[in-house]
Amino acid sequence: MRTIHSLKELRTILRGYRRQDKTIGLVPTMGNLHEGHISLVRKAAESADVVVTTIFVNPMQFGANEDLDKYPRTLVEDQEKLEAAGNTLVFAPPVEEIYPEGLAQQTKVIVPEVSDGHCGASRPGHFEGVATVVTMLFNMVQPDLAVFGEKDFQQLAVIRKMTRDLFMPVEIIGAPTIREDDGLAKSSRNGYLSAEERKIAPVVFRTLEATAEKLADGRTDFHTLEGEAEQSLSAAGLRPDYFNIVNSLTLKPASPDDHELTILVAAFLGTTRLIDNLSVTR
Ligand SMILES: Nc1ncnc2c1ncn2[C@@H]1O[C@H](COP(=O)(O)OP(=O)(O)OP(=O)(O)O)[C@@H](O)[C@H]1O
Ligand SMILES: CC(C)(CO)[C@@H](O)C(=O)[O-]
Ligand code: BAL
Repeated sequence: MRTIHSLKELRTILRGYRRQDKTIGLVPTMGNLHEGHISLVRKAAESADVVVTTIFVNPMQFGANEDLDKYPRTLVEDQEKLEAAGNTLVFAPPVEEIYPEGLAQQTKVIVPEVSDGHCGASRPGHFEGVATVVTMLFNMVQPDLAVFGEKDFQQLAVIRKMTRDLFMPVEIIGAPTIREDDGLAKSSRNGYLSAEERKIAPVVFRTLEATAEKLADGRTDFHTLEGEAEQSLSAAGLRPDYFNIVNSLTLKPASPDDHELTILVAAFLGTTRLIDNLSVTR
């Protein structure tokens, strides 16, 4: 497995693979890899000859008061995990390689509607930053397929729409959320939690499960369910950002005759913002 940092090198190596008719799978990440990321690499390797994992903490998707500076950067450990998972190539560019003219000068990609609520409402400009950098990575790597986690449910919906609307020739594959034994979704940001907070954190998934059960029983009083769930989160010591029951495809508020529902949650535990989701078919 090779790790490279320049676009020039990336293009040269990928040209070689294409000449050999090898299919290319892309796994975009921000690094500090855990089993969730590794499951994406394995999934990409099932369908592509070559897997390119990118590690780039994208400044454009962070708000001014967010954790860009303290986001964990652990390239050496990440490389070891990727090598063991059968990854082919790691592309870990410095910021200047991706945004040579700076963020203010950068052409951007906006994905309307699906970017608007939930995390898009709480993190203005976030999905613009995600859509822009993912477009750039698609253009740099020109993959046949790209794998994204369902843990970031809205992000996956944004990328699916963007790919469809802009006729990008990339197959988008979603991969299920990998969890700790107590249900907490694996996330790089879990590393910010204190030991005390880590004990509380699984309540996020337990609240999702409790609400999913009520939805599966046929409940349609969505606002009541959302309110009850927010109360459970608050009672456990979290500060809910949102808890929304939505149509799984549009991400708009659920209506009683929807069959595919998804519960989206974001909540602060201390200063750490946790997100998770759970889908229900009924
Ligand atoms: N627990 C998980 N299971 C499956 N996929 C995951 C999981 N966590 C992250 N991913 C996916 O890995 C890719 C890279 O995500 P990212 O590097 O932001 O990881 P993260 O752990 O979610 O970090 P953060 O804490 O910043 O949200 C995304 O497609 C994301 O959905
Ligand atoms: C897709 C992504 C790598 C774009 O920076 C990021 O949003 C992430 O890690 O989910
Ligand atoms: N996993 C999504 C990347 C972010 O929170 O910025």
